[in-house]
Amino acid sequence: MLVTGKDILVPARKGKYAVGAFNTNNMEITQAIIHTAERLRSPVIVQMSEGAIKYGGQDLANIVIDIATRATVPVALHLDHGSSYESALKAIKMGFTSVMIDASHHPFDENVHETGRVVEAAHAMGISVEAELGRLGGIEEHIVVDEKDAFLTDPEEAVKFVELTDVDYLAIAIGTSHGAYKGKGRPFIDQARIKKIGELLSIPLVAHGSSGVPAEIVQRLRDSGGEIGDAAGIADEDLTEAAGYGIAKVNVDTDLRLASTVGIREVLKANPKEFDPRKVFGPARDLMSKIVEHKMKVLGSVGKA
Ligand SMILES: O=C(COP(=O)(O)O)N(O)CCCCO
Ligand code: NA
Ligand SMILES: [Zn+2]
Repeated sequence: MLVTGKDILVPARKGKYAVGAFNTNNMEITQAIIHTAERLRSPVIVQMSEGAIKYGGQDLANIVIDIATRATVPVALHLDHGSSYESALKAIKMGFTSVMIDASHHPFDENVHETGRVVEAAHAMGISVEAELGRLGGIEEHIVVDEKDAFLTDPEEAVKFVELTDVDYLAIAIGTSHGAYKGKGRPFIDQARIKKIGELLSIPLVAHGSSGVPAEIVQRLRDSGGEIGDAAGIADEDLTEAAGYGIAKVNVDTDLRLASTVGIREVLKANPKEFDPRKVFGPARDLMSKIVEHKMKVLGSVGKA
């Protein structure tokens, strides 16, 4: 069933587990996410970035909404990294049940103002809201935040931010970053900081940049003709620990991008004569399903629907 992000995340925070928020850009990715959630009896969040909306528009949103509505587990459709009040409202008009307004690159007061506007409008329409405080490293699709400017979230400031905005869930900067290159080896996750923020705030907390970038998938990408540098992601045990401190929503995009690409490359490399799209996209869907399953087990959301 199609529900709001809050309907999924408040129970997750209370139950000390986290729910995967997986980015989609087409039907097969959406099926891998929602069908796996049903098979594992797990709530799940399907999210679309502004780039995904540009790519698939209402057609793609409708595919998600239709599959989510018929699903036997709770599913929310979430706008990832909404960059403006207009973008958030447009997504709600498209049928999204959860929106992020990401004004984290603005000074505190402007972030509060922008977030407060979206919260007021979204709540009037029964839609829940995510905001971000602090800055991730890595590349936030439309923003490049290089290492030295990456600011981790200050716990006291987070309390003030939530009081001033009434936001439903808060993305915090704790050492993660977007993309396949999250740092050499095992990226530093500031568990003490998560614990502190989780003790001060009872609302669900969100971890962006949480793909694991599994070494096996990276190797299979190279073996099937792909090129990727010294890629590294977030360790499973770090996500499991963070879920215990209050992280309730965990964003994953890169792992699905890698899995879909590996699925496609491996088929085309092994079968040069193949040109049936179902034989190309089907294995990609299967490999993405395996990634979604693994993540749900790591986050503890299996059986929680
Ligand atoms: O936090 C994330 C996902 O992060 P990751 O790149 O670790 O999958 N997102 O918000 C997805 C969009 C960012 C570009 O990938
Ligand atoms: Na988001
Ligand atoms: Zn993100």
